[in-house]
Amino acid sequence: MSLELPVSFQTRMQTQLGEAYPAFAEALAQPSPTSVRVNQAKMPLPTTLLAVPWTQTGFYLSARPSFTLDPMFHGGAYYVQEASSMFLEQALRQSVDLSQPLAVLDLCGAPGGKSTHIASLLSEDSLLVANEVIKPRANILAENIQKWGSGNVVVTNNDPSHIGALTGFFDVMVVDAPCSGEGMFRKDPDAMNEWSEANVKLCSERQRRILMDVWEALKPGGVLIYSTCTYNLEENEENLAWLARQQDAEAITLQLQPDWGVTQTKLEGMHGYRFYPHQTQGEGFFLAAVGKTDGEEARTFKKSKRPYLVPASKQEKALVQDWLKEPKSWELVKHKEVLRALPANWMLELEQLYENLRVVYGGIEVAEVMKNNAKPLPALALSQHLSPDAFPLGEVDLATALKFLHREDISLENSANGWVLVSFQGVPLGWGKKLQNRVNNHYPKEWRIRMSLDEALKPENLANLFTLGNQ
Ligand SMILES: C[S@@+](CC[C@H](N)C(=O)[O-])C[C@H]1O[C@@H](n2cnc3c(N)ncnc32)[C@H](O)[C@@H]1O
Repeated sequence: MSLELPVSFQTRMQTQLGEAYPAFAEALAQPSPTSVRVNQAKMPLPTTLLAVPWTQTGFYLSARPSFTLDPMFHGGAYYVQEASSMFLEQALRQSVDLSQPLAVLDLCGAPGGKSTHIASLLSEDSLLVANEVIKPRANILAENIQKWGSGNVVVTNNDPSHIGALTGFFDVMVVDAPCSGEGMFRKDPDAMNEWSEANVKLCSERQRRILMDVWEALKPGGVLIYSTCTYNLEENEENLAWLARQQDAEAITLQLQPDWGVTQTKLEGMHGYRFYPHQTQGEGFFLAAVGKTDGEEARTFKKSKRPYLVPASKQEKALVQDWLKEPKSWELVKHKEVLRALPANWMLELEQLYENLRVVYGGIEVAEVMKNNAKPLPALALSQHLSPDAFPLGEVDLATALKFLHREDISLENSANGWVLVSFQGVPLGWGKKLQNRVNNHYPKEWRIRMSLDEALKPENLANLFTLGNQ
């Protein structure tokens, strides 16, 4: 497959890459590699797959399977993510002390590749705010966060300017900016149709505005990680040089292994790291880490007189007290009928976030409480913090797991009446409620597999379906 690259894009890349241009153009004619990042809280690392070298949990697949037909995917046991983007791990490991409790913002979060990665790298006593400005995309981000199952994440739906008002709030900010997408041409040829010189300029200006909007929210001494999936200088190095001229920002250097094939760049003292498809197995990507050397400190947060977050009553807490692994790490709050567990060590900050931002999802939605009765919610089934002793596990085979995810009725032979955690290869998928000889399917309608399963469930096809658990 050879791509019809826009002529002025070709000219730009020839100037940028010189002699290496033919190799670059040749790489763009090759298929895009497929890679996944494993959620170690839910499954062990595969033993037979080639590892993505700049992360501890990324793996290449030799072909692109149907992920929709792998229950492990729906259970949040892994995320399908382009390999170059996983370099974020190096930037975080090398520029911040991840063993400390950190407040981290992922500003442009949807659909959640970087947010779920960050969530896995942070300590349990850290807090991640995963934001997305476009509402439907923020909902997808919230779904992926729930499936990943970390409890210390809040999903917000705000414009960067709203977030900038949280002066000095964050230790780390990740800005994976909306860009002209040149690095995605091979994976998503539609990105090419939208490409123009004018769009590059527009993207670059928007990125500068975004950086300015949120800069105040970074603590002095904090780290900003900026990334794009595009090649041009205007959206990458030139934006960082511009930032350093406007603000107290200094370059952070990352150590690279020579065999990674990453290209280091420098402009006006700022460092950048580039991924080209002829040098790395992945799509085009750019990343830079920047330290904030001066600025306003955070306000100290005081308890509001009329808190936004309302603690659950003693009786309500008692209903769910054994459901989480470490109940003392969580503060149970109630909004309408929903009991939510929020990380107890961040309650003052969370109060600020809930008051000032549009929070789409936060912590762990544990249960819906009605008339002294608690119904466990989908996010609890998928949470890494669900106590393994709280509910019986209803382990099912591949065909039954797919039917369950399709929201069909299933049967569970050996379980007692009541709530059952339907699981596949030990990975919980959702709730069933067993009543005599039938099981009510409580898998959320919005998350269900929508495609017909008729073909997939034929025995000859079923045997060949991909599941990461078998790799
Ligand atoms: C490159 S994508 C983010 C991908 C995501 N970080 C991941 O790893 O899955 C950029 C995101 O920025 C959002 N966006 C678009 N315009 C924006 C703006 N003006 N300010 C902030 N974010 C914006 C897009 O909706 C999109 O979700």
